Amino acid sequence: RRNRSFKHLRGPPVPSWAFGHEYIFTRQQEAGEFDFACMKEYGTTWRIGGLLGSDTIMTADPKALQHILHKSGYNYPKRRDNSKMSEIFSGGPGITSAAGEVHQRQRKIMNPAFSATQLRSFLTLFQETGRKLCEKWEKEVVVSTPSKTVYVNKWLAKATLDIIGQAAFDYNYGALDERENALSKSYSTLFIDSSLYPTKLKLFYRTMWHYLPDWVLDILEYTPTRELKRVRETSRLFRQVADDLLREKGSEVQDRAEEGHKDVLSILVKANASEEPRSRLSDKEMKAQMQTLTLAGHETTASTVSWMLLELARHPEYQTRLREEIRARREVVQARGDTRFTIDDLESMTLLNNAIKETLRYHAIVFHLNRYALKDDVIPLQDPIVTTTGEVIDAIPVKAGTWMKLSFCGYNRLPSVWGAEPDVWNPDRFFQIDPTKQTKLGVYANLATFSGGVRSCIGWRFSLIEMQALASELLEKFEFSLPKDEVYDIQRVPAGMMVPLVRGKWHLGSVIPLCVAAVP
Ligand code: HEM
Repeated sequence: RRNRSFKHLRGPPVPSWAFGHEYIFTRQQEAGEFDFACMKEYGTTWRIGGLLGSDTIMTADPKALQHILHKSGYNYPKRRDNSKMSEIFSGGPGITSAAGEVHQRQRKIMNPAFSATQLRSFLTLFQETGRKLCEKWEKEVVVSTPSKTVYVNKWLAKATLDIIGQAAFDYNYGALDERENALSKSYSTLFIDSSLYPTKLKLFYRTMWHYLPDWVLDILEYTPTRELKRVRETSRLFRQVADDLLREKGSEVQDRAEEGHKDVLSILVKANASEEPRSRLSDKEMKAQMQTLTLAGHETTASTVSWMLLELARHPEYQTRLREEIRARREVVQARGDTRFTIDDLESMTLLNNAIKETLRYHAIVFHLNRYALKDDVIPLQDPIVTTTGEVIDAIPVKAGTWMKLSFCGYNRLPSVWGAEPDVWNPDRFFQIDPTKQTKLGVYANLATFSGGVRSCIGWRFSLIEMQALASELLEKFEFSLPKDEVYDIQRVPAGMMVPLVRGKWHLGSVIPLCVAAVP
């Protein structure tokens, strides 16, 4: 009954009454190919099949996304099956699984750790880690075997894990130092092992969680499937790290918290000790935030920088221009007697920032989000669509309970927003875009990639400065090109997030192989 309000939306034929299109999404050869095909056929909003004959609205429309993410507060929550999975990935009830007022409380506690002033203090750490990675490559890669093929994302994941450990918890994972670390090993294949190509039965079972009460979900969390066991094992490893850390640094952090320090650990410990319910975090919540930040805060950034290096290898002329920009800025820095770029230097490098924006646009790591309507509502559209009866509509009435799939990858490819040839990686498009003429969406450059509104990415600014710092260090010293020994066809597979795999060489794991050579 709840679907009747949008039965007249056009959409692709539903392949299965039981699974709708849910199964197809997980089997895409390239994450987002389904969305791009639907957008060509039906416009920016269309209807797809959900489980058991139900329907889902799928949209990439700027105004619809703005309405759902920004204007509706908590009225379009995450689906319960998704938030339960987030809870399992976080090892407890953290910010990614919390809803409504609980989320609001947790977010308010954590926000000060991500203020612009707090983040500025991490720049040196980002740059030091970038330099350490350069030294590693100089010694172990370039000198021993010039122009060797390197799995750049593996190295960057080590660098970003070290960064989040130190920035958030003053903890050294020693990943770049090759310290044997079960946790970092466990993270490196977590999404592929747990989320790539689920069987129909497992997909059905997990999606049905949306309809089950919390107490049942709390039991089902311990189902002994291979995937859930894999995620629980990573949580167990993280809990050991968190317990050691709190034991070793507990009293020191307590003092720092009392002195009003705003680093993540001090903020969490202070909230844990708070007597006031509105500013308190339970033990479970505190540890879940630590695990969430570690997971959400390293692979995402490492992966985006790696996609950018791949695109620069595919576009050598842009890479050369970008390197010239970095070198020119280095001369300015040296002339004023400094040794490092400041935040303003990094912000002033237009070609660098355009390349980051374009990579976030083109290779959105979180390419879809599932939400559902808590109340009856009317969703406005920027791009009117034609219904099955030939009517042109610019708003869709929805009933409470309706499922929505937000196509971030689709929105990021709209020609009406991003100009001509949106399927081409071209950072220079940002010279032509006037952001004031676009519908305001998301937290950065009107991109959907960090989501938007009350549940937008809390770490977007952290990630941006980290990407600027790492990319400027690496590109100044190294040239990136496509491997010459063999062709690696990189697939963007849907494994919860969008993950790189080499077509026909999945045994290599999630890798982006590039040829890395010292800049002459
Ligand atoms: C390129 C890098 C990144 C991308 C593309 C990205 C993307 C996203 C997206 C799309 C969401 C919304 C997810 C949802 O609603 O289910 C999100 C949430 C989140 N991100 Fe990021 N993220 C990145 C980096 C980071 C970093 C570096 C951190 C931490 C330092 C971080 C921490 C978080 C947290 C804690 C949330 C949950 C926020 C909430 O629910 O209130 N992310 N991110």
